Amino acid sequence: MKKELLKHINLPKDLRQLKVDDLSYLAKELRDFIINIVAAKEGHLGASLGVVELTIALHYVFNTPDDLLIWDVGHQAYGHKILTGRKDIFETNRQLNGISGFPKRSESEYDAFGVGHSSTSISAALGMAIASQLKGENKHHIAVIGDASIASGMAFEGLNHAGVTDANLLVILNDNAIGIDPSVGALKQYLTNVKKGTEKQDNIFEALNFNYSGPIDGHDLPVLLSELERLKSVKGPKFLHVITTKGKGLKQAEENQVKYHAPGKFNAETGELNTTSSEKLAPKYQDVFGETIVELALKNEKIIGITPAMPTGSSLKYMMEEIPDRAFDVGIAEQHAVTLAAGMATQGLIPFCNIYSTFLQRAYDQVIHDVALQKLPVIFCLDRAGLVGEDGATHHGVFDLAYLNCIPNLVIFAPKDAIALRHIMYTVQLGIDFPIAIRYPRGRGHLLDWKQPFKKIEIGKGECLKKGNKIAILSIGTMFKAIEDAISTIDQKDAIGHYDMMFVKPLDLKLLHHIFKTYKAVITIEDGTIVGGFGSSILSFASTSNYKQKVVTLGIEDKFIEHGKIDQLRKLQKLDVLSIKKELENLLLFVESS
Ligand SMILES: Cc1ncc(C[n+]2csc(CCOP(=O)(O)OP(=O)(O)O)c2C)c(N)n1
Ligand SMILES: CC(=O)[C@@H](O)[C@H](O)COP(=O)(O)O
Ligand SMILES: [Mg+2]
Repeated sequence: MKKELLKHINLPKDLRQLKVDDLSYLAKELRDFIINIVAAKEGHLGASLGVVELTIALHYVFNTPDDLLIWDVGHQAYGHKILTGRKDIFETNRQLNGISGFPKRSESEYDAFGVGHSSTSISAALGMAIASQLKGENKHHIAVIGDASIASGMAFEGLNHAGVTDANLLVILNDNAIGIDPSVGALKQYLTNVKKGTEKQDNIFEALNFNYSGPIDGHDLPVLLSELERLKSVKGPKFLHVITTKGKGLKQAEENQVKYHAPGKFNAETGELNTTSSEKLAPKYQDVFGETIVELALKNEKIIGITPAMPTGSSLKYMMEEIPDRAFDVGIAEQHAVTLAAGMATQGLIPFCNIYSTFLQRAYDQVIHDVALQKLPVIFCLDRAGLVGEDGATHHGVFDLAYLNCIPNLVIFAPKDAIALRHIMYTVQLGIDFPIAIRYPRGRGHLLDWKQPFKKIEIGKGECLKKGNKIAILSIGTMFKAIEDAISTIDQKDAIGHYDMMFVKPLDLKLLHHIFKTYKAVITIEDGTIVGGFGSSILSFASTSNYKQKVVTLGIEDKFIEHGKIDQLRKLQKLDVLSIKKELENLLLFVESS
């Protein structure tokens, strides 16, 4: 029966006017609303579909925004956004100048905490609960966290602290037994046993002093409502275990939960994915990594693959399928992944630790203390380096060059294309006595014919791609393509030289001296922050070597970059072909007039 309830709901106060019996109709409408918009505009799907009833129940029972509701990661918060004033602009989700795909404090008073990286919700909610206590406020503080996110170290740290407080904190475990890929680890097994009723040990969460209840069916609105209502009057830290189905309500999303985590465009009526064109495309860098590691590992038994919870995203799944005993998904545990790799390296193994650039931020101390300080030959494959697009500020991999640049012993390499990625992977597994970070972007390169025979790359050596006589462009990584295209559109092509420095660290000093002795101006281009990145190393080189040329540094400006298509964001950052062309033309005028 069609009731058109959602139409009349702008804020939770409107929702609270509904009769309990109407909430299941609202759930259906909310699900359809999410499906219709994500089908056309893309975004995260399965997680939000799974918490439709929970979202309605939470806003119905609790007095948001005075009661503080925190969604862990936040990719499941589409229903929350729609019910909290953003229904009419939800179609701008994740688009340039549109709303963010994640809860964000500056976007709404209902977004109690900004999220995107996982496992922060318990600590943040506890912080708020303690603050409320100190201020004498009587509020509820609710953290909704998934089964994959709760297995992360940070979540345990929050639980461990909360359990010795009397803070008014409710942790809701949204247990659907899957992250992006199926959840892993002993905690996953424990939760499965709890659900089956076969867990005989003490309840872990009770042992941590939480008032535990559940597991309950997270799609049963009356059960959810009465349990949340009951918990409102229970004092101290509480833990509610809720069982849901990721993708609930869309057949394909329930059946293929990995694909429908963020499925791209699909048919809202049938649920079928839009068919991709039959045109042969250059491979994704992820697949170059995934296929190459399998190829190398089949010959070199020391090679290990490690991913913290991103086997599909990183394509390490290929190695997990082919060589399962040497490829590990350790769950959302970036810190552990790095130190696990360090431990393996001490024993002569060759760990390829594949982590998204943005998520390695979590394991910074492990990179310094456990790897670099001990000069252990861990190979970091930093996926999603540079601008990632619609995930936005929480996910851009733009800080890595800056945060890695200052770490002694660490070599930093950025392949300009798929062939270079393949060659560096081959080179490092031959044996190195230092750690290395290999950073490459999200998505496809431009080479169809990338499976070239392996070649060894000389560590610390850059390459001249094109000679010139006035301006030298120094680039790093895949930015080279836009530069090549920009040069091809310029009248004075002969004036421009182009160098792929390949290594941000160590810099090829011989090549740099040659460049600074040959050219009148130098321009550096990178898809990372200008502050502290590759360009700043070149500026420092020029200054310490007493070169007086003008050095222009292009890269990501000193601010958080929001969401949008990668092309749009590159344009805004003046890293697109046209902007580079203009920059070169301006610099040519400057050089000629000076
Ligand atoms: C620190 C960090 N590592 C990895 C990710 C990538 N990531 C986003 S969602 C997700 C899975 C979350 O699973 P779960 O907590 O079970 O939530 P569900 O999607 O099942 O609702 C992962 C690994 C992240 N956001 N943050
Ligand atoms: C919510 C989250 O952190 C992930 O789902 C992320 O959006 C994955 O990004 P990719 O699509 O680049 O793998
Ligand atoms: Mg889950």
